[in-house]
Amino acid sequence: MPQTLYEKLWTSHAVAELPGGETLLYIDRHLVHEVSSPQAFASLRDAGRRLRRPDTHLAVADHAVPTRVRGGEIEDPLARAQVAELEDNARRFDVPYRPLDGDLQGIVHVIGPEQGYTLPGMTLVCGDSHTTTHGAFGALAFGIGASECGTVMAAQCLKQRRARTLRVDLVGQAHPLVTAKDIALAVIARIGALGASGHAVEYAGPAVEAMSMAARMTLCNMTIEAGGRVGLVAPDEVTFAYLKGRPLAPKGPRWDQAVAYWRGLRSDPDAVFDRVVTMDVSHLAPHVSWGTSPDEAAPITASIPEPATLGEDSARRHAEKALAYMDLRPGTPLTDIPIQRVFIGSCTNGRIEDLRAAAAVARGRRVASGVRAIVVPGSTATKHQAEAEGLDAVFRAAGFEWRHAGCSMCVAMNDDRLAAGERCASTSNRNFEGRQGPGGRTHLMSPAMAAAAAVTGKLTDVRALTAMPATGPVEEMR
Ligand SMILES: CC(C)[C@H](C(=O)O)[C@@H](O)C(=O)O
Ligand code: SF4
Repeated sequence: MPQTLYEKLWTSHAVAELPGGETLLYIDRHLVHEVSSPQAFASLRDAGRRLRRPDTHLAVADHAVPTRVRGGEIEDPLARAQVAELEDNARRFDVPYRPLDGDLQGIVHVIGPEQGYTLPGMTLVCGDSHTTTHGAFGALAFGIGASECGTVMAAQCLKQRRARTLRVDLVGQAHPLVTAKDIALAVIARIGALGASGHAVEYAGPAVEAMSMAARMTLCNMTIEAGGRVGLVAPDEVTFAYLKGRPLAPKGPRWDQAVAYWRGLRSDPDAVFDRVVTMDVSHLAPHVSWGTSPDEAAPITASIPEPATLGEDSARRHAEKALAYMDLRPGTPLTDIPIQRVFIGSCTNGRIEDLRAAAAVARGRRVASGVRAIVVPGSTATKHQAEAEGLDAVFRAAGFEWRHAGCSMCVAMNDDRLAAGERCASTSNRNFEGRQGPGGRTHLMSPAMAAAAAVTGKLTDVRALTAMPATGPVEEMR
């Protein structure tokens, strides 16, 4: 019987079929952060339990951490307590921990892949919805609730219901400035914010095969914004080249054995999916969101839609409310929308490739007056890499603030947040009301598009901007 990649990963981890139709799955890896783990550790403490396999977990503080200064005492008392609690729990339960002021700190979904902790064929969970990111490696990765984190810690297993399967075929060749983020926004706009709910999504086709690991991670990261439980890309040479030599990846003969196994991790040619969606990316324009749900997005060449044209009543009502919150009027060209803030970072778009793409636009240009733009690397290693490449200098010369790694203004759990009424061009993944600060307004887009918005002060088609020469200050004038 031909199998999809999802089915292969599922059956290779099934420990038992349970009476209620659920499966007991073995969990290989568990990422732990300061916001969703305290309850799980407390439940273990209360029950006097240890972790079944402490070495399979990896803990790091990312959500609440300050990005202006690193080292020394954290100013904010809540963040200080959260980080201290995580450190204490890691020590007490023997969980590998990446200290906040160390070189290996960063957003869970950035450091897992970067350190070779995320590997093809594994099950990987985290008390965090964007765990779908790791599916880019052909791992069965999904977010779980706080109490499930405790179950995984104690039992290394989890009860799960099998999802339906959806293959998203991406065909054609995208414009070089049309990225995985634009494709993700276009897919979500097409299928809806609940369009993939109950499904494990596998991305396939020539446009996916052509993507870097960073791009595949962006795509899988956004799967949850379409309601998908899992995002997957079959591992291939791009995957193996990315992983080879990473600190936690297998070495020597074990590497060869692993690659031989990983090569089998792909959907059989005649495997049947419950649904298939095909999108040709050849003529896709860069996308931006205009509303307060990730599916309220459109090509930058378009205008704010008239809610009445949106079909279903629920979509119309949501759009009306969204436009009121966003203070936008139907018919306004997207490129006429001014912004005051820019956030480049997050587990969606805070990797080195993302920073390079933004820096390429920022180079020789200047952040528009009245705009505040911050660049927050997804990990400390990414920050160091960017500095080695001189990207920090490019950003600083252009008037961007260069920060330490963390979730930052993606979720505003630290002090990086929008003031009420401020409008932000953001490379993050959620544009919900108040997501980046109470009353703040978020427009989701790619790093290159966010950099373009920073230098023009409004939503901008980066393809048009970069067709003109940069005339602003060059790096040497720093
Ligand atoms: C705080 C955390 C549990 C949350 C998540 O589950 O995703 C956050 O990372 C987010 O992006 O909203
Ligand atoms: S960067 Fe944003 S989306 Fe990613 S884990 Fe942090 S808060 Fe969640």
